[in-house]
Amino acid sequence: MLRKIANPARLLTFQRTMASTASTGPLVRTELDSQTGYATVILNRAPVNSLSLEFMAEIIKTVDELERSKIRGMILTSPSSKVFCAGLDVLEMVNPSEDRLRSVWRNLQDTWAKLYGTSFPTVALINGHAPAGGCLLALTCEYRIMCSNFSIGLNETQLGLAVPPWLQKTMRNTVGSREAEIACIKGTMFSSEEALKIGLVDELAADKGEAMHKACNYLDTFKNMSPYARSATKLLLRNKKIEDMKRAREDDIDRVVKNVMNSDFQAGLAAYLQSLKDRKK
Ligand SMILES: CC/C=C\CC/C=C/CC(=O)SCCNC(=O)CCNC(=O)[C@H](O)C(C)(C)COP(=O)(O)OP(=O)(O)OC[C@H]1O[C@@H](n2cnc3c(N)ncnc32)[C@H](O)[C@@H]1OP(=O)(O)O
Repeated sequence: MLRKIANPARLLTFQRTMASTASTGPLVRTELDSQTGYATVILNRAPVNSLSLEFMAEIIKTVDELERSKIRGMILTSPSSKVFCAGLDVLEMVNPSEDRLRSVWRNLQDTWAKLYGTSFPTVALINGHAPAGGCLLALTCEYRIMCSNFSIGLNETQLGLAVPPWLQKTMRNTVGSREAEIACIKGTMFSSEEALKIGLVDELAADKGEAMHKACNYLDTFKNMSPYARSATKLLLRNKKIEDMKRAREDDIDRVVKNVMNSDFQAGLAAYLQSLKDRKK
């Protein structure tokens, strides 16, 4: 259920009222600028916006609502000063029940498909680190603006996970075959500057304010264009990839279940979690 709060200023705030797990407040917040028609979608699962089953379901619902609201553009960002999105919630992969794991993966596929196939223009405002699923969210957007001094990449192989074909393709479309192949296999994390150099992001910004300005500039380029022609062209470019993913989705889920339920993977994951904790010491 979406709640619309009318502000005296031009900013209308839409808030989803729903139970949140780790965050205070809604898991996804949307602010709509009534003058431009641009919606800022704020991922709000503290501390690092890791993608749990329920969080992904909220992202999917939010995009559905934005499609119905006929917005003119979306900016995807985070309230954190350090993390855009830390990827899949690794706890979803620690000795999971098979049913839950299947649902998690299905929601990850749907999150990708929903964001990738929006009729409206989309910008990722990457104001923090974006490993793995965080990079996936950024890759679904048409345009990426990243603040300096963070890292982004598909580091799944470093965790013992294979990068699924649909995500490999998205990476290939963004940075080209050669860069994508090496980056996916190695699980490379790129600095903001390196990401700009290979085309993984389109622009850098010194801070979130500058990034927001640049995001609006990108969306403004479509101000005088027919929304129909724009979105029809986008969907002609992207729909086949979405259909390909959907056709092969059960095989993809079977592969992930086999990967994650494997005892070697579980041992590696335990070591990875320990290394995250040790970094803090
Ligand atoms: C087959 C799959 C292929 C592709 C499909 C896409 C799916 C991909 C799978 C994934 O996404 S796996 C997840 C990969 N993510 C990571 O490897 C990120 C790990 N995290 C970090 O590197 C860092 O936490 C950070 C750079 C994101 C942020 O650093 P910092 O600001 O210093 O925060 P902390 O490290 O102290 O983290 C705070 C808190 O959050 C926990 N946490 C971090 N990441 C995750 C996560 N992905 N899932 C769940 N929880 C996470 C971390 O352990 C800390 O918890 P404490 O209880 O110790 O406070």
